[in-house]
Amino acid sequence: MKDWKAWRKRERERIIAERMAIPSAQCQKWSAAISDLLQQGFPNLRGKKIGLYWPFRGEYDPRPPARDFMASGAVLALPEVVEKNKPMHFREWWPDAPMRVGAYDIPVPHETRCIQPDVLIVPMVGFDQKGYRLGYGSGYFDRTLATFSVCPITIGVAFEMQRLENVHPQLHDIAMHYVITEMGIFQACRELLRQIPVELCAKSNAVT
Ligand SMILES: Nc1nc2c(c(=O)[nH]1)N(C=O)[C@@H](CNc1ccc(C(=O)N[C@@H](CCC(=O)O)C(=O)O)cc1)CN2
Ligand SMILES: Nc1ncnc2c1ncn2[C@@H]1O[C@H](COP(=O)(O)OP(=O)(O)OP(=O)(O)O)[C@@H](O)[C@H]1O
Repeated sequence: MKDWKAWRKRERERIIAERMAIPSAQCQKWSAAISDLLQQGFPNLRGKKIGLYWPFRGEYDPRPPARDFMASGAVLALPEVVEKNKPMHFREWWPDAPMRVGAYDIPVPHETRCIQPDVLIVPMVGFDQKGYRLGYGSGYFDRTLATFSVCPITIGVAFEMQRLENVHPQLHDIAMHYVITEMGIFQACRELLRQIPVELCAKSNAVT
């Protein structure tokens, strides 16, 4: 049998290197498309507690649309790795929040309150046709999701170049509800990602 762990490691390294080499004009164009889709397809995010992330290693930057959601009433939070191989905390964040350098040199809010998000904008290294995610290989997101009393809506964000046929998920891996790329919004439906029109997505994620 193939060593899927070694395969995931190789794919992770390949995708991160390729993502970091995307020319900045290209990256800006794709990122603007993802931000538009997030804002148009998920009007209900304006009233939610949203978990996002501080981008690194060439990840899509979710902070610009998140700031707009915040301006319309959303509460934002960033993940904090508190201990190696343990669930993360989400700490409230706003653009001028006090920050410190956290694990892996990623900035995290300094002693702001911990919240449980109702929606997570999830960074991905890769994703597959069923909506499963390849992360940095430490299982932080899966571990954290497993501790939440109510499963948040998960919106994975990535560029099309991060798409894989099959990430060969492990038993603990949790599939994303939605994936957004520069090409559109995809919803996991009966174990398959299907593209849905932005208007339809907005209808099922309308403000109630
Ligand atoms: N921007 C952003 N913030 C995030 C995440 C993320 O994916 N993106 N995380 C999402 O979980 C958490 C950080 N997760 C990370 C997990 C591992 C490594 C890392 O560098 N790992 C080592 C190898 C680890 C191993 O294989 O044991 C490496 O790549 O050298 C970095 C971040 C919290 N914050
Ligand atoms: N819910 C969980 N409980 C216990 N261990 C877990 C859980 N989720 C993941 N792990 C462990 O974490 C390790 C890495 O998992 P995986 O390869 O799925 O990481 P990843 O999703 O790519 O990374 P990350 O979420 O950090 O970005 C595995 O060894 C796995 O056993």
